[in-house]
Amino acid sequence: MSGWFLFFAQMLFFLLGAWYFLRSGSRRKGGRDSISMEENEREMEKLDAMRQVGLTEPLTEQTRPKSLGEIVGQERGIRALRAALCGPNPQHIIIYGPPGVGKTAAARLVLEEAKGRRNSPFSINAKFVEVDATTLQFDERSIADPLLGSVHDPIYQGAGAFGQMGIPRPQPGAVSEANGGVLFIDEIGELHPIQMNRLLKVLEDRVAKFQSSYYSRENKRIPPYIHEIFQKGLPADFRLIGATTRSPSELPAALRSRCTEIFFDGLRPEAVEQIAADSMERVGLQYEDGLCGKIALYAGGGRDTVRLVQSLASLAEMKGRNWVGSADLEWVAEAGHYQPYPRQKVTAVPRVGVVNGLAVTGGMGGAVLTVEVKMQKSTAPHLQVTGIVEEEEIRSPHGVSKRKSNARSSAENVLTVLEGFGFDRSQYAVHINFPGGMPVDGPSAGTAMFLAAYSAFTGAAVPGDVALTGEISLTGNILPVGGVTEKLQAAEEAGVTRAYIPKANWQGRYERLGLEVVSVEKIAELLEMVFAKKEEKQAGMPQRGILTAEGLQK
Ligand SMILES: Nc1ncnc2c1ncn2[C@@H]1O[C@H](COP(=O)(O)OP(=O)(O)OP(=O)(O)O)[C@@H](O)[C@H]1O
Repeated sequence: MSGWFLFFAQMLFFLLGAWYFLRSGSRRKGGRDSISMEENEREMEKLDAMRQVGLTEPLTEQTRPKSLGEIVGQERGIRALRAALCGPNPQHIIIYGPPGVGKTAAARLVLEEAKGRRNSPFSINAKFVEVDATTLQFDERSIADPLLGSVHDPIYQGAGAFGQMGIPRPQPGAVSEANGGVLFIDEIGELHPIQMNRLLKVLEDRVAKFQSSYYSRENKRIPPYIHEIFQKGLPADFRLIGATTRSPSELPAALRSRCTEIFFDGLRPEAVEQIAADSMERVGLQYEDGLCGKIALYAGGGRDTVRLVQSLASLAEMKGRNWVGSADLEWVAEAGHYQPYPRQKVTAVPRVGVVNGLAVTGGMGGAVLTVEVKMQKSTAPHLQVTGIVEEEEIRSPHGVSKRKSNARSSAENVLTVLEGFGFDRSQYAVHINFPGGMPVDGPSAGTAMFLAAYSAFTGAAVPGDVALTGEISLTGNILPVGGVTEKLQAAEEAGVTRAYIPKANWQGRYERLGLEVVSVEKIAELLEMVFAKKEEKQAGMPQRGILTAEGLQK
């Protein structure tokens, strides 16, 4: 009895389903199609009307560099980009650098240059496809993937023809759109790890592959072109240019090993001044003498500069004139809460217990980091470390991670090494301070902390225009650290005349910098160099003793 009941119930459901399917089909064939044509026309009219309306081109567009010569202060990076992209075998590239310094503009223009070359594989129609990893949609099931492409399965296609016929439709992503050209991924370091791995596979295969449980080779209703896409993939033969404000160590090794790495510098005040002058000229704005130099006080990158000039141009427009002066800049800076951009400067004055260290800050820039050490004989010996950011929060679209500073344990190491130079920590209260609240990565500040501690202990003053970076081992060796190029650039900008770096970090190109770069391997060697230099400078002054591992030497 219950078997019959089940049979009738199933039949009833089947008939109801068939009725609904036929009814929706006939609706589409009949009136529904004609309504959608009218709807289509109405929507097209609306779209056309929207296209007729447009505001003036923003200044950021008007001032976008039109040739490589218009990109200021990045000659080194542009030369490297040309070498990597303009030959017969263009490379995949990662461009590192702070935000708004011309990475995207340069990449776009270098492709244009490559296209014009006889031996370049880029045709004149090669595309520059730009995506931003921070806004790329991603879901693990690949239902929608604008980067790599996705498959619209019938279940998601509703009542469309492909949906009804049960045909899965591959949707090309940016990797296929860029076929034959350049795929530029801004903030490539923010890509989801799964997306990154899939991208690496596409780079290797040079095709984007698609999968769907709805696909069958035997399905005759699937058109041949879709069969071909599922079986052979969609061409995705492009050169990747990834740009990032992160440091190399934060990017996956698998990506880095496939790419040529190029570094764009932070912009110097002279470059910012030049960008401000060029932007003023392009928008036809006259300006008071010296105004561009003042703009450089408030802007650190090209984009900031252009934004400031845009505000000045709007203000002049409002006031019915075509020139701007200092008062206008002050008004814009106040209204926009612009703060003077911190530009560090060192002086040559020797100091006891104070040393310039070198650090890498967020956004790939370097910075001069002051280390101060005070020592006092005490019956309650202790070590106090202040001014460090104990824990740094690193946010990315995939979550928040925390990086703990190990400056305190590095300070312990420093005192242990200093003991080899006659220091008895059971008799001293030691205070190490890092003014400025910069995140301090302890190990690379090791040599700077050591020199400041040594100076505080012996009373030997350290020249104010030297700076140093390096980790120290308990045996007094100076070990390599990261970000040396950025650190040296910051040192040069701050007026440092001599920088000590670990021997293992030495590169020949440091000889061409505007400061003397000295490589050192051992702490004792460093002490000799720092204090001998001082004595050279103070010729005729009574010589100071230098403490060595063996004792005090005259
Ligand atoms: N070095 C420069 N020389 C001239 N103009 C520049 C320079 N850097 C930036 N600009 C101006 O700023 C705009 C934005 O620069 P661009 O997008 O190339 O920077 P970016 O380094 O790619 O920044 P982000 O990392 O934030 O994407 C440019 O269109 C240009 O107007």
